[in-house]
Amino acid sequence: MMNQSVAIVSVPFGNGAGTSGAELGPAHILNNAGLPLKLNAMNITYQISKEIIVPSQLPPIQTTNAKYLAEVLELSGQLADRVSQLVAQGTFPLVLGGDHSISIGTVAGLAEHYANLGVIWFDAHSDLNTEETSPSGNIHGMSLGISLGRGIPLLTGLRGICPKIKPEHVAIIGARSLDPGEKAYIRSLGMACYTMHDIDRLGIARVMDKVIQHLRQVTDGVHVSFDIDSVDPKEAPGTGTPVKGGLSYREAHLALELLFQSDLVTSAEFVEVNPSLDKHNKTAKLAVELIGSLLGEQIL
Ligand SMILES: NC(=[NH2+])NCCC[C@H](N)C(=O)O
Ligand SMILES: [Mn+2]
Ligand SMILES: [Mn+2]
Repeated sequence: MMNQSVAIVSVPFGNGAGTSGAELGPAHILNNAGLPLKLNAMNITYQISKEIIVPSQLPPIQTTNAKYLAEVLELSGQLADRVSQLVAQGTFPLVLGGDHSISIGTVAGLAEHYANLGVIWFDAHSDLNTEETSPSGNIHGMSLGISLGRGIPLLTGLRGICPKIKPEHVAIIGARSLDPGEKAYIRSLGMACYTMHDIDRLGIARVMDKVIQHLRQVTDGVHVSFDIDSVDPKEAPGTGTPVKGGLSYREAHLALELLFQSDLVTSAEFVEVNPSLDKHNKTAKLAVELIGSLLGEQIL
């Protein structure tokens, strides 16, 4: 992983979330919280890829319960193109959101290169809703489901690959707020979902060991999709849908340190940092530190 150059892609998109502000995330992570300084200090080679142009005021697409579908669809296509190009160039895509709906585009681009892509989904939520089960109509609560081929056909069919990922190649970590339709879906597929209950019981190290051991056997690439709301709101207050009882500061770091050591990870995205809700940039700074751990920063 670290013999690769990192390509940072800013995706200033917040329409997939119910609260605005996530669109300010990339600028804060890069400019205010100092991601380039961190990477320089770590001697990591990187390039800042051109920012994704966010669509606005497109003619609406008729839906039953999916807000900003036209915008999400357009953005996902653009982001998929970019991520696919970056993988083709041999770089490590590091996507900065933006709300979690951007994962639809990231994974679509990755799916062109990995037939058996693993996805590690750090999140307080599972983002497995459909229009039928979503309590909000916000597409950021549907993005993992869409990559699994569940939900809005315009999105699940992006790039002509559906599903993009298989349920047995997914691990959700940190869940503590699941809607009834999401719970039923997870149970019906037997999908790996390490809730906060599991993390409390087993410890994050054992959880990560299990996930790593499994994905090593069955995947040809692993994407880390890190929703900052997986971390406890005490550490990550600047996010639109905070849920108490989350990962501690050290649990989050340890999880990512172990992923670095595993040498399995081939791409990552950090999403749902909302600077409008943040306190002194705490959440954006946390994102920068966590990126450091995923890319190999060590205490000693
Ligand atoms: N990526 C997120 N933060 N998602 C929050 C989803 C919240 C809720 N489950 C919903 O569907 O609206
Ligand atoms: Mn999420
Ligand atoms: Mn979430």
